[in-house]
Amino acid sequence: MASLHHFSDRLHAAIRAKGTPALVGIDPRLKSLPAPVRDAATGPTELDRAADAFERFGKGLIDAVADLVPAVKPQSAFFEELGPPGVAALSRIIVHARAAGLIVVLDAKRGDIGSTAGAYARGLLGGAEPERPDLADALTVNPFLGADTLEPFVSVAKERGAGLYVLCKTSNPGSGAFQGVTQDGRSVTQRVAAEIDRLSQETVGEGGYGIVGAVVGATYPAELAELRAAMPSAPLLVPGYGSQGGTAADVAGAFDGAGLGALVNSSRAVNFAFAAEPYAAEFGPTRWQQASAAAARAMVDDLKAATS
Ligand SMILES: O=c1ccn([C@@H]2O[C@H](COP(=O)(O)O)[C@@H](O)[C@H]2O)c(=O)[nH]1
Repeated sequence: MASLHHFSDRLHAAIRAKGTPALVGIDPRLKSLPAPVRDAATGPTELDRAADAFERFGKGLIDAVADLVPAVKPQSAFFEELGPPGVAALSRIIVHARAAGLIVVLDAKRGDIGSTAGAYARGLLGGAEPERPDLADALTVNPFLGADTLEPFVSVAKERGAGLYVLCKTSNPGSGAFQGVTQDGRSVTQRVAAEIDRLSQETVGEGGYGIVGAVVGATYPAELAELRAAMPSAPLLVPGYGSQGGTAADVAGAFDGAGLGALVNSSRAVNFAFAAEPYAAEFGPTRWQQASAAAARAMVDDLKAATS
């Protein structure tokens, strides 16, 4: 049996249980939240009220999709933007998601010199204290400072049974400007991939995948397939499906023969489904959770073609 202390083994058990690699992002923006959520929010200051709205929305979204998908990905930036009340709301959303049995990937894209990286790793994944329910199962990490700066994240993640997703080929239109720079025939992305491959092989679990994975955008399908082959034991986190234009066909190259090895993220298209067709007419802001569930269900169905 796969070890439940090993991130990829846990992740794959969750993917198998739900029958899908669909990952729902939690990316709240105050202006885009359904009016009933904004109206219900309370608090002494504007920031407190915004954080309360984010918390209601995040927990409501989790309740809407928990039976459908194996994992959620809160985007830390939106919570950090609100200061301490936002960060506290994020912690409670993580507790809620984990209590619902979901794997939580915190998208915070941290990275710094080694000694500081250790503090980020312990702060976001946990230190010497017993396991905390307010911390994520996995974290996104920025490798720009060099391979040595990944080590503290890896050692904390190993100890905590957590996972890491290292930025490798990001989904944004300008990702090639730095990541595509080539020296001696190898791009920065390929060099980062080689390091991820090494770290994933070093941390491989019973299911054949390591705890160190890669972020590779759905918006670059050819590179996605090449990078899958270059890092056979690295779990992939694939953003860019949905709102950024990535399709099920684009992400097909992310998976192994068993349909495992990757999570495909969609944030805005699921979060704000109530405000866009085809769901707006049927559901609207008062039934926003049903709209999000319908959008998540459509994503799950759509991805079946990519994984079979
Ligand atoms: O290369 C990357 C890395 C991270 N992201 C993040 O994923 C979501 C995508 O949101 P959508 O609404 O589905 O476009 C968001 O949190 C990004 O910060 C990414 O898009 N690309």
